[in-house]
Amino acid sequence: MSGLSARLKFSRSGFGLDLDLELPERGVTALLGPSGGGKSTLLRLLAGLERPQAGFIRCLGEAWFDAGQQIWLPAEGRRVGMLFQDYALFPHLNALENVAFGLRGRDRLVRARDWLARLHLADFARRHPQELSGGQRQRVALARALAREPRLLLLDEPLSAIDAHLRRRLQEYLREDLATLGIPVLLVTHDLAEARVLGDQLGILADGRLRQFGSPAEVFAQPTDRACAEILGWQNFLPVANWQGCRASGDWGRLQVAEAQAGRGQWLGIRPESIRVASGPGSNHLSAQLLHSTDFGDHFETLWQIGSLRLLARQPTRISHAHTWLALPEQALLVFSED
Ligand SMILES: Nc1ncnc2c1ncn2[C@@H]1O[C@H](COP(=O)(O)OP(=O)(O)OP(=O)(O)O)[C@@H](O)[C@H]1O
Repeated sequence: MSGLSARLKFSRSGFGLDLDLELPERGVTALLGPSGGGKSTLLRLLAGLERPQAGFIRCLGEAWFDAGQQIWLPAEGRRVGMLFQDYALFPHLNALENVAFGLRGRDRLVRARDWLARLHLADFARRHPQELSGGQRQRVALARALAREPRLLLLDEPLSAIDAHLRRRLQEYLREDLATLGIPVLLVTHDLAEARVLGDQLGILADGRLRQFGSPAEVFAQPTDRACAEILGWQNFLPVANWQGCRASGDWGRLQVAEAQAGRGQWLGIRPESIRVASGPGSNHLSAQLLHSTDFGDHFETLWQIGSLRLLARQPTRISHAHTWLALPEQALLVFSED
């Protein structure tokens, strides 16, 4: 059985969303995309807070929406769990009361306590949100979402308000918590590392369209176009003025690309970590001038000028010479079209 299956067409004040989405019955699908691309709109449509003009939504065998059959299940009937960046905990309730809030039945406090225990928060049940760390608050909010036994879990940048150091740890915790769930999970994030750590699948949403979808390894290795590549952290794009077989050229020089890539577009892309400093001229070496170098402790980030082009590179050691050669290996160059 598929977890969530949806076809959605929605438009509002000049913005249109039009996509098909399949989420497996378990596991996390991470969604990346530029600001205004439609990520929050998609979550609101799935949660039943907005109504699509056409299409359908089916979750774990239940029809939530079907324009053809005039089915519309409102938000309160869908059992969608949501976790947002501010966690929206009630400050006047303690952790246990926050989790129990909105639960029905005589055993509501027992179930709430169970969820706190599952998320290793049993000792914090009586604390109010302001007496908890950022990570503990996040887990209370997750416990609250899960206590309602949702059939779909939506996470909207759940860690973006937390500082970078703690975020890495919380990503690991969250990964463990989510791995035990038997429901589809959709995670919206701007953080590439988070998408990689938490996502079993990865989608790119831009202009209301799902531009790319697949395993994180596939999507990161082979962005479909320049816009997707930029979202995935590719920072260097060399404009190609001319193609001759596998050779691309521009005012920056000439580079050889893999045969399968040749002529497929007007941009050569390369990741900063794929560029090496070379000792002299050679095949796929470009003469470059160092503009700036930043020490990050465990690596150096360097900015280079080549013709009218600027390239960002990453090296393990400090570069001491202002003029040098940069090697852009053939296998690290991908060719991109505009879209
Ligand atoms: N309530 C609203 N009324 C009208 N237009 C809206 C409303 N909410 C969002 N939009 C528009 O819909 C489009 C998609 O917005 P959405 O919030 O879904 O993007 P997003 O990908 O979540 O962006 P971000 O990453 O900045 O949160 C944008 O053009 C936005 O201006």
